[in-house]
Amino acid sequence: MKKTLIKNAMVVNDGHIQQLDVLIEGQFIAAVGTIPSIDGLEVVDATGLYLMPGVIDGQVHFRDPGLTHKGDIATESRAAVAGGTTSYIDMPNTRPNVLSMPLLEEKYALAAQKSLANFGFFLGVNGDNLDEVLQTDTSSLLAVSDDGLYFTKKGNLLADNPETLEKLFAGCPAIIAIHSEKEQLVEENEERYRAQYGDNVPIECHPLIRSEQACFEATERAIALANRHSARLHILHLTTAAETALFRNDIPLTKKRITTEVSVHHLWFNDQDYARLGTRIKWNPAIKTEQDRQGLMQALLDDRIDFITTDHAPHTEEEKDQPYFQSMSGAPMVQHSLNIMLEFYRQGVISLEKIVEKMSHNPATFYRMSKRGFIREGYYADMVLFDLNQPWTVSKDNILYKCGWSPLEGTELHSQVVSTWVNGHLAYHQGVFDDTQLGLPLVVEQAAR
Ligand SMILES: NC(=O)N[C@@H](CC(=O)O)C(=O)O
Repeated sequence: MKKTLIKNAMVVNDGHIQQLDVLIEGQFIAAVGTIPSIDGLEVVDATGLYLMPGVIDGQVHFRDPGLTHKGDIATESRAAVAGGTTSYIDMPNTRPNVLSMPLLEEKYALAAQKSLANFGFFLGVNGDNLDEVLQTDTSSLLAVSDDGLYFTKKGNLLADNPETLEKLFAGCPAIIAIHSEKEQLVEENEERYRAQYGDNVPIECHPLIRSEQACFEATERAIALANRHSARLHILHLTTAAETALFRNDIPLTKKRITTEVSVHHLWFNDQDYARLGTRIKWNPAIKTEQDRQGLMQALLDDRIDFITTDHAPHTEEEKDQPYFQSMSGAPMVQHSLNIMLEFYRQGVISLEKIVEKMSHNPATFYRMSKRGFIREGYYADMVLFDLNQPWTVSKDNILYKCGWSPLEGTELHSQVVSTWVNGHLAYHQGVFDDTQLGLPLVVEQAAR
């Protein structure tokens, strides 16, 4: 069995930063502490570098199958690993939408053939498959991506119907993960701005169309439903300061029934950036005001927001560079998420310990991933070694996404991922990939609520 000893790393884990050695044996962490180097060990000198558990991204769109002109599991998982992400959960709005167990299983089979990182998948729910989902033994889903469900206004995934919602919340033992925007309000706003501007609605109207009110009312309604039925609710990618007041920080994550996350771009951009970046930063829900951005960061720091995701949503440049209504919503982010959070660390906004809690520990805890998310003996050796002082600029020649662009092009970043281990395998080291060993399906610890 291959053994690797990482020596003298500043290990960021479990709320501490300590200089330690980590021994990897096969897929797992065999020891953490002061470990002498002996013959037969491959030694990595990590002096001056930081080591953390791999990032777990709870929300990505890798577009596979069916939309692979935008990205696929092989390309996007490589970009993820290069950025320090070792596990991800992918959304069901691929083609066909993942609305049944056989389709979910097909996606797992696909990822087993081509994913460099560990993988899990959400099952989609809408009015049509609701009865089937409610009859499904959700514990059988848990060997994969926990029992997450997803519903949004996209394609045929819309479950924004009072009867469907009532039935879903009453009967679903799984985590109900929601893209929370009130579609009716969005449509009314669209009509209002269309009446004013015709087809040339400026991108600056996006956060007024996909408004604070549309987000707040949808989230408030979902929380009321969850409370009424004692359901488990997770609000995906929160975007407004107002909504943060709806979440609690006085109970531990393991006891929370109502949780939320924030996506990196909503912490990084604000509505002033539309003038510079136009529809390249058109996301749903929309990038909102500086006050919202700051409110989200504050809620992340004080634990009303539980973890960080990317909602990595690649589209081609051609699909993005269209007038407001035609431009597709979403943008790629998975290669840059850790680096962006490390920029906030440099600015003194967040500690390294908190970044690790929100990007590695909490997603693992929340989705009950077995033996992942921490640097601990017996856990999978999913780890990232990074340098806090290695500046670089995001540009076309270092972007790994299949779509070949990023809203961060031209941005100077100061930290860099040096090495990424996935299940003990050095999948990425200083720009070079080794895909001789692929990622594993994420296994969930226990099925019960
Ligand atoms: N977040 C986005 O703006 N886009 C997502 C879909 C979605 O969640 O709306 C996508 O798949 O492109």
